[in-house]
Amino acid sequence: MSQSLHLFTQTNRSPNLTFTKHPFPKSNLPASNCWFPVTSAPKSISVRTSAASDPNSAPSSQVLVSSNGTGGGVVATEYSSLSVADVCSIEVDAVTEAELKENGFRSTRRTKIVCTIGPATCGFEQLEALAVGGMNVARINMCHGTREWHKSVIERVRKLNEEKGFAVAIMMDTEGSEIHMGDLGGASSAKAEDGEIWTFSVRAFDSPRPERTINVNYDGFAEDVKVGDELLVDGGMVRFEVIEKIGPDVKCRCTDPGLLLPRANLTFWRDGSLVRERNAMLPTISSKDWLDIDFGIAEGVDFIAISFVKSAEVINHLKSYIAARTRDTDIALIAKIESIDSLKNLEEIIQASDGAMVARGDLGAQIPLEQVPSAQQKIVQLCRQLNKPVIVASQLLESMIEYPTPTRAEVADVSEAVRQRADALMLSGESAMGQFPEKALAVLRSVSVRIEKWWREEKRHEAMELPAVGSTFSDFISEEICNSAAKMANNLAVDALFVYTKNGHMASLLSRCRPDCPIFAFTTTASVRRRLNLQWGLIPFRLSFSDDMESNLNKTFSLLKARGMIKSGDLVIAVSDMLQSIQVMNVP
Ligand SMILES: Nc1ncnc2c1ncn2[C@@H]1O[C@H](COP(=O)(O)OP(=O)(O)O)[C@@H](O)[C@H]1O
Ligand SMILES: C=C(OP(=O)(O)O)C(=O)O
Ligand SMILES: [K+]
Ligand SMILES: [Mg+2]
Repeated sequence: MSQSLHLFTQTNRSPNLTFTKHPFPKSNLPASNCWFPVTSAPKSISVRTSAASDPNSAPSSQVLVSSNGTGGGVVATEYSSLSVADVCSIEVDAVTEAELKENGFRSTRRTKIVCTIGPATCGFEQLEALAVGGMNVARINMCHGTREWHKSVIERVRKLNEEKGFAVAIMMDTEGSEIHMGDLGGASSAKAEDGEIWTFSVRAFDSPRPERTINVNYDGFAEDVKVGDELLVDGGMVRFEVIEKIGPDVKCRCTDPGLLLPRANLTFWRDGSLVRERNAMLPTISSKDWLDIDFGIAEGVDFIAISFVKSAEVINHLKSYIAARTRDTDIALIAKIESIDSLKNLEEIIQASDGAMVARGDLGAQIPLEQVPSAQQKIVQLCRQLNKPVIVASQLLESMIEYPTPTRAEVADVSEAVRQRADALMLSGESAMGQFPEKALAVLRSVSVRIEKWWREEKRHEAMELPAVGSTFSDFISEEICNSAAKMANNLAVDALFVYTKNGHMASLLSRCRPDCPIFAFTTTASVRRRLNLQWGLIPFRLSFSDDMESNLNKTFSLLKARGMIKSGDLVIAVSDMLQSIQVMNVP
């Protein structure tokens, strides 16, 4: 890593600092991209670094400047006691920076991308390629792999963030108490042919697995099913009819042939309806899930996605469990909407959660497929009204698991999710075990950018009512400020909205308005920056700032200008959660 420290001398005394470059004396400054204003060529610089108390922030370093005195040394004095992070850095990744420089504000992608990490993408270089390609959130699915495997993925993503300045968030997805097949004794798949008789059993088998025999993880399976029931693998990819029950074994005839994949989901249907007997009583969070959640807390993941949520109660319960076990870190809970019960209790579940996922894989196995698109639309709209980020997931580019180009239908499906202005799109098998993870990501990226642009050009401002979501008067003020600022931004065609936010709330309120311009969200901690990376239109930066907006703005302008990310004359609207005001200004 190269050490790049740039020293500048103030050449005029306007509040908007203008600096000229100075050769800098030998120093032991840490390797980081530093812009360092001083009034005159300094004689010496040294740095004292101490570890940060918050593991998410950079170690704090004291910059000690000794000026030669000419020019009064005002700025040097002012900054000399600030930390390196304060003076020097604004944290943003190189990809965003290059995108802003090359293509300007308008072309930045607003829709975020979640990539499921699996054997095809778990290496450091592969993860880096995904981050470079625009991955905002890495998802690990606890249905698969060992905790050691997941831990190594988390460590690699962390390393990537630290070394390359990315803010890729980690989402841990629980297994949940779904009924699924066993792991096929190590085989990658098994083919079921039309008319074949297969045995589904709750017995555990010694390996090798007996021919045409599948283990089922749910003990009540043989009791719950009845002769004549239809058994659907992965929501109908393969179908069987139950023909006989013998103790723990259920004999089935294959009626729709296909490939059985390890740990594939199982549902059974009677007279055209999903059977929800005792399996509906299974806990949302299984004993294994609790251990995985403890693992997620210990690893400091940013999001936990809860599979098969049935009610708000389980979310509230988990929230208090997490709150009791973490001090300053906040883990956001994403409710996966993938069961009939979650649709029934949709509003209360979303209200209790920090976000939701339209988990179309299992949802499509629980409700008729033709009902999935309207359910998606409803969930996306409700999330926006309640100001919760929403992810559209599963089979977006399914054919790209095997082929390098998507089908036209898949592109249309992705476009629809972007047009609905979901916060994020998710890749599952495409990135976890497909042959073309980077290509799939590139398709999501290019389709998103194109559809967003089309939407702006067509000025498709839908008149969506955004109801008040807060509970205090101060919340209402924040909401009004954000709604007005977003509207002003559209009417005045400003280049960017700036938001200074400590916990991210004001940033999410602006994102909810889906304005035409990108939203630069400045936040003081790396963890909030990562969390904001899931939300529509937000470009999160980590920056230390104060309660003095004037100084925050000047500092931001100099830092962003110095890196070529904004230029004089750009029109900006700024809001903050410290000072309830809207400021409109041209970058000096
Ligand atoms: N950690 C992992 N280890 C091995 N395979 C994985 C892992 N994560 C995902 N996969 C593979 O990618 C596929 C798609 O991932 P995902 O959609 O998350 O799971 P599922 O298909 O079980 O819902 C899985 O079926 C599995 O084959
Ligand atoms: C995202 C989903 O959940 P999982 O991949 O964990 O089954 C889904 O069912 O669509
Ligand atoms: K899962
Ligand atoms: Mg699922």
